[in-house]
Amino acid sequence: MKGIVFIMDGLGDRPLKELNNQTPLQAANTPNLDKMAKKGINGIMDSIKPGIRPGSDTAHISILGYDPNIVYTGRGPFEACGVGIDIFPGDIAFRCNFSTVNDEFIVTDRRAGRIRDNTSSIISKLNEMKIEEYEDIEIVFKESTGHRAVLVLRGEGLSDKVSDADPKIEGKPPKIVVAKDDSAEAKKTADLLNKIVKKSYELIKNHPINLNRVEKNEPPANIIIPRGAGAVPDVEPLNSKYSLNSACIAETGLIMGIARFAGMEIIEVDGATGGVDTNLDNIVDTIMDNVKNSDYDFFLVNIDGADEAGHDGNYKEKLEFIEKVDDIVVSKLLELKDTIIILTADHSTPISVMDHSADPVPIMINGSDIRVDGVNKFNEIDATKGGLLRIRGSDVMDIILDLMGKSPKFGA
Ligand SMILES: O=C(O)[C@H](O)COP(=O)(O)O
Ligand SMILES: [Mg+2]
Repeated sequence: MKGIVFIMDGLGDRPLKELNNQTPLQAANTPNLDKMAKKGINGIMDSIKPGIRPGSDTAHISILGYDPNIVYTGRGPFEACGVGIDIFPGDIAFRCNFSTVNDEFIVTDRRAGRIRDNTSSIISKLNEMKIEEYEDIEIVFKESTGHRAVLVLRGEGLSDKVSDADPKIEGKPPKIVVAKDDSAEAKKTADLLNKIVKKSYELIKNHPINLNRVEKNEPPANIIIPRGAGAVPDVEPLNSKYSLNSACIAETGLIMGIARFAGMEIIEVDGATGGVDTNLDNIVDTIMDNVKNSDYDFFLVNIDGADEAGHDGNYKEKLEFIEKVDDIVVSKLLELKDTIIILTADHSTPISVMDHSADPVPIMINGSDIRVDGVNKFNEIDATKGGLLRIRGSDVMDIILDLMGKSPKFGA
């Protein structure tokens, strides 16, 4: 028996007036998701606990059975690991955005128009960066999916106890980074980071890729804005924790990084953009091929498009993306035999909030020998009537392992 935890990132939502007071998932035409709900057991899930607004990072850590309060040191190292940078003790890693600032140094687009192409050539320029007072510190940038990038600082006397430069909204300048404790290390790291943000603008504002973007009326990726400082986390390998042979099929560096830290194999997919334009055919072919033909017995799958549409406040894109996933991906998942599938989200990204909320997400389980309940539609509202009731992310691994016949008996 194989197992799949399939996460539609940011899927959960709230009722919208534009959709007759339905959520995008309710309003979408999803015959395959509904078929799965009808054949399965349904419920709602708080990926951490009720009322806690999770990041995708802490939510996935929790769903994989780790306590984010212990394992999570910050988003940076997971993003870095996901783009293939090894993080060592002493290193401090950050998630960065390619953003756009105007001549007054005000952020006019936190995602530089969701830039997709040529960020590696901007990164090459950034990697020439030297900061005079800190020449002993190695500064490493690497691009990730879309507008996302990573910064790693390597050298003596650094700390992850520093605040974010990301103002989180447009119309403000990048935030001045401050030390979160009194240590000389935190003060040094904050000062260095402030200099890196300024220097990034000097280095890349006139990069040919950006001059070209300006010419085409696209927001230039003319600054790097870091957030989510973190030192190397200590993660027990998932395979030894649960006696599994596990793999991850994901689109974004963050999820791949969490999986890599958990010792999972990463299976990359051509054409996976992390957006609503992603190549769903390639994603589902990769899932089907590996579930049927590989030795992996457990898969974490993450597709990110619904979350991006949620952050952009675009209900049409979210609804259409859900319908595409239903048609291209879920239709095929229904064909799988001898496989337990848990399909859910890591958190809600309501259109009206344009960020994550603590609203619980729908969750359903499919496979043979499931106690089918009376729910026959997959959405946030119908799911509340299902047999799973309300669970937490930290319950997911225990439930799937049990249904896969892999759960050790507690007691004699
Ligand atoms: O898409 C992501 O990486 C995050 O979930 C949202 O981050 P952003 O607001 O920086 O795009
Ligand atoms: Mg997410």
